[in-house]
Amino acid sequence: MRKIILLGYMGCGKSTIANSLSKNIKIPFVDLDKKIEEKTNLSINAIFEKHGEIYFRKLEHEIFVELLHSPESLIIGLGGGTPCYANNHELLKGEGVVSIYLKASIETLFQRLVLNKSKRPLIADKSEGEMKEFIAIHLFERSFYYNQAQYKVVVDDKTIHQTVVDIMDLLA
Ligand SMILES: Nc1ncnc2c1ncn2[C@@H]1O[C@H](COP(=O)(O)OP(=O)(O)OP(=O)(O)O)[C@@H](O)[C@H]1O
Ligand SMILES: O=C(O)C1=C[C@@H](O)[C@@H](O)[C@H](O)C1
Ligand SMILES: [Mg+2]
Repeated sequence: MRKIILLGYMGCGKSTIANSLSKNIKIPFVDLDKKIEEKTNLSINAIFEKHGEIYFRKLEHEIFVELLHSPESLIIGLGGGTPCYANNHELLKGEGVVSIYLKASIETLFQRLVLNKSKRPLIADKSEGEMKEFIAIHLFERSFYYNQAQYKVVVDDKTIHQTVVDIMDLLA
């Protein structure tokens, strides 16, 4: 069964786009961050605080693999860091997998994240001034992993609908 994976930096729109794509193509959407929260009964913030990032990354890998092995077709929205840990980037090219990098510019990411950073432990304590530089460096470090996706869709200056249509064209 097909697994459609959306990946990219925090705030690129994985959850938003995946929700809309799911309604259009009638394939259920599972958000990896949400799945982790449900399984642990803890928020992502609480997992980082209580157990630390390494524990989170192990759990993230295990639950990602579990979703890939599930018998049904799924749209899977990854966490922003998922492709960059364990061997997760190698799983983006498996059989029955379509992986799509939602590529957003530093400016787009900054504009979106500055409005809503409290639920994202990696940036929650950054000031506006620090955030742009952090995003620029972090995105550069992560680009190698994001570019392992089979397809890339640029999301800057596009409506949710336009991005969803671009993805449906790729899947056709
Ligand atoms: N054209 C657009 N496409 C997608 N999201 C948009 C767009 N315009 C604004 N947004 C907003 O960008 C914000 C970030 O989107 P979203 O939470 O889906 O990102 P994410 O990639 O799932 O982030 P995270 O990795 O932190 O879960 C949301 O508030 C969403 O409403
Ligand atoms: O970019 C990241 O490393 C993260 C992004 C979020 O989706 C969460 O998975 C968590 O906050 C870590
Ligand atoms: Mg999300």
